Amino acid sequence: MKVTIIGAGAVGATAADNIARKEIASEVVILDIKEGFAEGKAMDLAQTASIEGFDTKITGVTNDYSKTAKSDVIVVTSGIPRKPGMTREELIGTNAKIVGGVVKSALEVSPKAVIVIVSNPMDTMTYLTYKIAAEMGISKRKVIGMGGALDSARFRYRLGEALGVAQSDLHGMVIGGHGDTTMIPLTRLATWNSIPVSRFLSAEALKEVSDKTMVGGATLTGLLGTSAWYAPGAAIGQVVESILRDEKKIIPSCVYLNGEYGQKDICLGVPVVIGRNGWEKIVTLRLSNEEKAAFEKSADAVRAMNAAL
Ligand SMILES: NC(=O)C1=CN([C@@H]2O[C@H](COP(=O)(O)OP(=O)(O)OC[C@H]3O[C@@H](n4cnc5c(N)ncnc54)[C@H](O)[C@@H]3O)[C@@H](O)[C@H]2O)C=CC1
Ligand SMILES: O=C([O-])CC(=O)C(=O)O
Repeated sequence: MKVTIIGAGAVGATAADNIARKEIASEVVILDIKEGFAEGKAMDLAQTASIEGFDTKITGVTNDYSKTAKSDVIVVTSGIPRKPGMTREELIGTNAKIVGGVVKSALEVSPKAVIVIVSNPMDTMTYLTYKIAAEMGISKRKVIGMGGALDSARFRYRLGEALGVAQSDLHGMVIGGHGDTTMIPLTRLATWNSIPVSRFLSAEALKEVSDKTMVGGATLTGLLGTSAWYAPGAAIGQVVESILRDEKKIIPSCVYLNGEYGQKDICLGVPVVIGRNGWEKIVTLRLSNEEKAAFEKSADAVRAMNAAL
């Protein structure tokens, strides 16, 4: 199985590291526009193979899409990250041009690939990719925006912190947009080994968990001076693994909605079953009135951003 990662920066290289270490793919190609950069990252990563004990082949290329041909999965991380004080939405001008170009070039040589969009503002970049893919006759099920996997991991981190228990014993999902104000952490449905967390945390404590989850990316950007990469890289690995191993995991992801959750002609985060062919099924949750209202508000904000395309 072949995975192409476009963008050899912090997120792209960390994703490549995760995919190679776990041998999720037999081959990883990293592509970047910066001369020699992807080659360097690939060589550095490949030199960990004998220590880490993996056989995944890793190569890097400068803007040569022929080397990415016949990929099973394409991951798009090319584009600029935000700086402290910025929103993800402010990246649209630069990143829409970059993402539009790379998606076309990558899909032309890998028309059967599942494409995972990471570049921000992710919901709008996924919508842009959906449009390009549709023009090329590629199914909407092959276009997946990665945001919910990461936001849900941050939600479980914050729940673990509040409860003082292991994150691995906690489950919870974040749906809606991948923005500081558009995320919807589903505190009502989160569980500690199947028991609703509301049995153990007060409404105030849950609100604090939710608030901290929503600004998870902004908090890290403030601390790091640029946006995060370890958890984003791991979350990409989780999505790619569910595709290539046909795991059919339910992972909240940004997909094209055509009436589901009361929304049309928009890409937004909802729980989906992810397998070998991309997203196979949208899982419909019974949302409370409050959650429904938050989802509508999130959709309105993302739609306004899509209009800027
Ligand atoms: N969806 C999500 O959950 C997350 C999204 N992000 C987003 O991912 C993107 C990448 O972030 P980082 O890796 O930290 O940035 P970075 O600056 O470290 O890496 C970006 C790379 O893209 C390359 N690039 C730019 N234009 C290109 C083109 N036309 N073709 C090929 N490569 C090109 C650059 O040379 C650079 O190496 C940002 O937009 C960031 O906001 C970051 C974390 C999580
Ligand atoms: O915060 C950012 O700009 C990058 C990102 O999407 C995240 O880490 O969630």
